[in-house]
Amino acid sequence: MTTLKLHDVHISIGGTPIVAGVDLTAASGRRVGVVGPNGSGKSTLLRAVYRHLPLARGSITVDGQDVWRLTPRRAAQLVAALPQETRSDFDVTAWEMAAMGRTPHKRPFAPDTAEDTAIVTGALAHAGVGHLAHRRFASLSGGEKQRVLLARAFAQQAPVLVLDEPTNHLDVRHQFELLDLISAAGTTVVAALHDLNLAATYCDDLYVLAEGRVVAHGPPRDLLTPELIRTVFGVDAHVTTRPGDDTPYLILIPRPEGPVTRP
Ligand SMILES: Nc1ncnc2c1ncn2[C@@H]1O[C@H](COP(=O)(O)OP(=O)(O)OP(=O)(O)O)[C@@H](O)[C@H]1O
Repeated sequence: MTTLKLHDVHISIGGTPIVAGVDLTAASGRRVGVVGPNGSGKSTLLRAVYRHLPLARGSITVDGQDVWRLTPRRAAQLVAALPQETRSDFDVTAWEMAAMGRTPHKRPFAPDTAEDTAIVTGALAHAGVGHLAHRRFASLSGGEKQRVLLARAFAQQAPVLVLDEPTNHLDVRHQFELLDLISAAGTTVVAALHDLNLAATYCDDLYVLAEGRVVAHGPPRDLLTPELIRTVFGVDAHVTTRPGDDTPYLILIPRPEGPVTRP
């Protein structure tokens, strides 16, 4: 089992600090959600975890191994990602896209082994898109693409999974299905999520980002208070529980003063 730790992470883009001093721990097998308003730095933080953006300061470790000091291949054996946007202009099939998940386990240009083929086929089936294996990736719907990319992440067989808005493009049933699949995989997960109710249902711990800093963290039950929602998101909230269990459920209410830019 595998623990992901971010320590004092600072990230700048074009000289502008975007993330400042973030500490975050995703203990073995825990599902950690990163929530916060638009532009608070969620994607930027996650990109550093899967090595798409370098750190200005701090460290990101997987079981004590600094992912930025490993070879890209070794780092990709430890951390798989479902990014928010993926180039879809490559002329590849869904199967070939998912098979890219095997790259860190192979020598450059080595052909797929029977084991690779079985893993990729299994990952596509597991993500519910086995029937799309021969379709051009670029021709798939947003939700179908998302699930093929999840299959790619599964095929990578990394113990840490980073998900940036994984439920984007998905209908309500597939939102639950995708998060159920990820939960069942038992990997250590860090996920940026906009939907606070999905975050409350699927995450063991939440980190709230605002202006590139962690302003609160803890289990959803302790963290998601009306005060926090009002302060961080500028929205009123009534906090209740899901029928049948004690998972917090938020009813979000527009502020009485309405939008600030009303004509
Ligand atoms: N390549 C870039 N160049 C300049 N600024 C950037 C770049 N990428 C991100 N930013 C800025 O960094 C800040 C954080 O962006 P980021 O995408 O990490 O936020 P987020 O919390 O994921 O937002 P959202 O909820 O809208 O997806 C924003 O102000 C954004 O404009």
